[in-house]
Amino acid sequence: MVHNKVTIIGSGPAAHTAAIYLARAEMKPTLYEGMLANGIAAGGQLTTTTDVENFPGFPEGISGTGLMDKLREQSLRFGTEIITETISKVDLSSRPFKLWTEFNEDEAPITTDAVVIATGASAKRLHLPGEETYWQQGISACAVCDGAIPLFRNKPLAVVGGGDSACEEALFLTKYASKVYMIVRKDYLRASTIMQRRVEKNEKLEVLYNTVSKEAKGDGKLLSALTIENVVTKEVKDLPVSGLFYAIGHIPATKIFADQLESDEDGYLKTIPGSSLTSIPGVFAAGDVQDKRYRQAITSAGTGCMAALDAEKFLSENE
Ligand SMILES: Cc1cc2nc3c(=O)[nH]c(=O)nc-3n(C[C@H](O)[C@H](O)[C@H](O)COP(=O)(O)OP(=O)(O)OC[C@H]3O[C@@H](n4cnc5c(N)ncnc54)[C@H](O)[C@@H]3O)c2cc1C
Repeated sequence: MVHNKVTIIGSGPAAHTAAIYLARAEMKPTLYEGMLANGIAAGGQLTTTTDVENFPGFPEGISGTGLMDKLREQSLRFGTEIITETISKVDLSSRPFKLWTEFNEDEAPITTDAVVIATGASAKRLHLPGEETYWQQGISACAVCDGAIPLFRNKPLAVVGGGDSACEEALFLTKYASKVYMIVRKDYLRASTIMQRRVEKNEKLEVLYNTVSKEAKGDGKLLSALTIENVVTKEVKDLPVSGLFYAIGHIPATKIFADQLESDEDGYLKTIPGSSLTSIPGVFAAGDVQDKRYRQAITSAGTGCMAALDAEKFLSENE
């Protein structure tokens, strides 16, 4: 039977930061990085992007995969054991906790004294025709991450969604874009009143109500238009835009913890504010799996550090 002192589940900035701290503290962490867990390669969401320009320490920017390779290397340097398997089942009802890897659910479990959950989240997509071609070539799911890049400067852009985050993203993009269209399916915004007022007041913003996206179009390399349909008039037209930002929510990777750990109405793991402590002592959460507000690599790394320090304290107090 395999027993790990502390197990990290995940492979994004939160998981590797936790691994670096725990390994340096001689806690001998074992990290399960996933085998295309939730359809994303080991390394997490940053493996699906091109350049990362806002992670401190890289004045010239760094590619998403380049950054994740460096974090992985740093985890290994201090002795983290990295296993390229997905954790598919957990039993957190008593200590030691029990974990199973994918395709081995009927075998003896891996046991562990503490767990850091850093399984991340994934942005919801519309899966439009043309989306695969123009993903990261005009289509993005993160305005804060990508809005400032030259591709979008002084160009017309579209944001899909009608909630608070969609309004926030659209307002943010008006700093760079020549014009921002909000594509809203309903005939109203779901956002708070204050957000709606800000949207209405911004001269660069135009809300297209009763509108759905149909197709992403371009020259095969870069996005240049979004086909939209007015669901009331049935009018279909091409909106010339160089950028399309999805702001329709994220799905936290928490399915395997459902009914075992407290989560909010959207499935994000709940942590005690200001800590990484979940509803079960010895189980810690870090990164996007517990954060629906900031969702950045640096905040994930920060909470990964918190989880490592919290886990280390827990282990030393329960030895
Ligand atoms: C296209 C795009 C561009 C972005 N650009 C930027 C940017 O420029 N700057 C920035 O700061 N942020 C950016 N972000 C946001 C950033 O990527 C996330 O905030 C960050 O990656 C979250 O880190 P995380 O550690 O929580 O986990 P994630 O990056 O979400 O990674 C978690 C990973 O763990 C693995 N995993 C999941 N479940 C299991 C399991 N059961 N067993 C084993 N492994 C598992 C999977 O590989 C999963 O992807 C971008 C996001 C996207 C989608």
